[in-house]
Amino acid sequence: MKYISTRGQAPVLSFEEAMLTGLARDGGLYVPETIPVLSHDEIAALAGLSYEEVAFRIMRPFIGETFTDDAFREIIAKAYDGFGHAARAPLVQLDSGHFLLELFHGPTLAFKDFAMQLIGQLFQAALKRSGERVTIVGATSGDTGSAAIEAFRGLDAVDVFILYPHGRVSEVQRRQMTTPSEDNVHALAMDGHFDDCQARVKDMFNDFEFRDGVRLAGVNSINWARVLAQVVYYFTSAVSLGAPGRKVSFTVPTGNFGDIFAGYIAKQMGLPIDRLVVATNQNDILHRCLSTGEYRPDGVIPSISPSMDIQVSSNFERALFYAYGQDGAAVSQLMDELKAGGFTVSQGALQALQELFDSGNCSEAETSATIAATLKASGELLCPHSAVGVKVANDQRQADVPMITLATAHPAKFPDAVEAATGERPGLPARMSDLYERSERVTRIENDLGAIESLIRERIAN
Ligand SMILES: Cc1ncc(COP(=O)(O)O)c(C=O)c1O
Ligand SMILES: N[C@@H](CCOP(=O)(O)O)C(=O)O
Repeated sequence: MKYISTRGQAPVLSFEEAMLTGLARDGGLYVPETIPVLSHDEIAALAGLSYEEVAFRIMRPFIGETFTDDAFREIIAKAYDGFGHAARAPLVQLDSGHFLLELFHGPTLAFKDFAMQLIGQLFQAALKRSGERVTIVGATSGDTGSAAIEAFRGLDAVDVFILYPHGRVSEVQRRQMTTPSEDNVHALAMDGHFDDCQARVKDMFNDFEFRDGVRLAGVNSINWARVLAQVVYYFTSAVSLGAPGRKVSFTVPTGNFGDIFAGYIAKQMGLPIDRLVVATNQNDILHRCLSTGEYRPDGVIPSISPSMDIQVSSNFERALFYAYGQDGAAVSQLMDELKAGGFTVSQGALQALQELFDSGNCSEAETSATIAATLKASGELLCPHSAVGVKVANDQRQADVPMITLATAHPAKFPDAVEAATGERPGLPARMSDLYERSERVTRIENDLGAIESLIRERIAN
């Protein structure tokens, strides 16, 4: 399996190379040259298998010769061993025809653990073999950073630097990033929004002298391996509701478009997904773009679902690549226009996107009301991001097709918003109940590429 860039000008890479490379050298994102398709019988055969075995069967065609089957099975087993639920991604019923896919039973209580725990193991195995050392940089609105620090803390061959927007992540998210004491992990609180953090990460990748000098790698969903690992739970959940014999729809709380793009890949692989619904909070650029074709970031407004406070949605580039018939030059042109303020999707590409994705948005008041109403109706306590999904799913459900909404984080990561909505303050699981007592280690940094690069160079030299 080979990987190509969405902008068409970067070297074609193997799975291992694409995983360790992160952003393509032309600024694009890697995607598989072809998407393998599973037969009806192969999908049917997934019923009743463990999460780990489904993960092996779904991801195996994408990894090429990178690992032997036995080594890959061992990596998957280690990745999901620390999850707090035997099913890994359990499905609970909210009401007739509406199901919640709980993706928050991993070590840091968000869906990011599904991919990050896996790529932690994949990086370790690949780097052990090559004897190389890499510097991982990541941008986070709260969950990617904590999952990355958890997955890579203490590993020999990596240093990890996570940029998060100062004052704009929840206390639990911040503490998950700042309390690990291992020397190889570094939490950097930067001035600005998540989009600024993500822009500086991309700047570092586009500064080739720095990139090659520190052997830069990325663990945001710009990394194809992140998206791949998230394809698996679309299969486990759909099959448990009767796929491939029955169609299902998904609603996905969306920010950087990685999670819903994994759903797109599942559909291309043959999973009978009827509708893929993009659910946004008040930062609804994706909903507006999918409705009108106009993509013009106009500033982030902080919300009670802060992990989705994103206006420059990285993986939308991958969706555009397919909507434009894999035309790298067209995508490159759009990304240049984005730098200058925004772009308009062509009629043909918009039609292609609208055939694949539905969308909706959710206001702050609707988010709170959905948390309260869902608790009352079903006993399920939602985090504000999952509530955005449930609200949009309720707007868009169709009677004859089951709807699965992705519950992307544990409510205890956002206790203030949940308490304000319900009067109930969700507690952390016992294994992290001392999180509020642990001492923190964080570096404040300005939104300045030179300052960030100097700090990274200095830290890895010591
Ligand atoms: C809790 C939570 N829900 C939803 C999202 C959106 O996921 P994505 O960025 O893959 O669209 C994020 C992060 O972006 C998140 O942290
Ligand atoms: N919500 C994310 C934003 C980064 O998304 P990623 O999937 O591209 O890493 C976060 O929690 O950091």
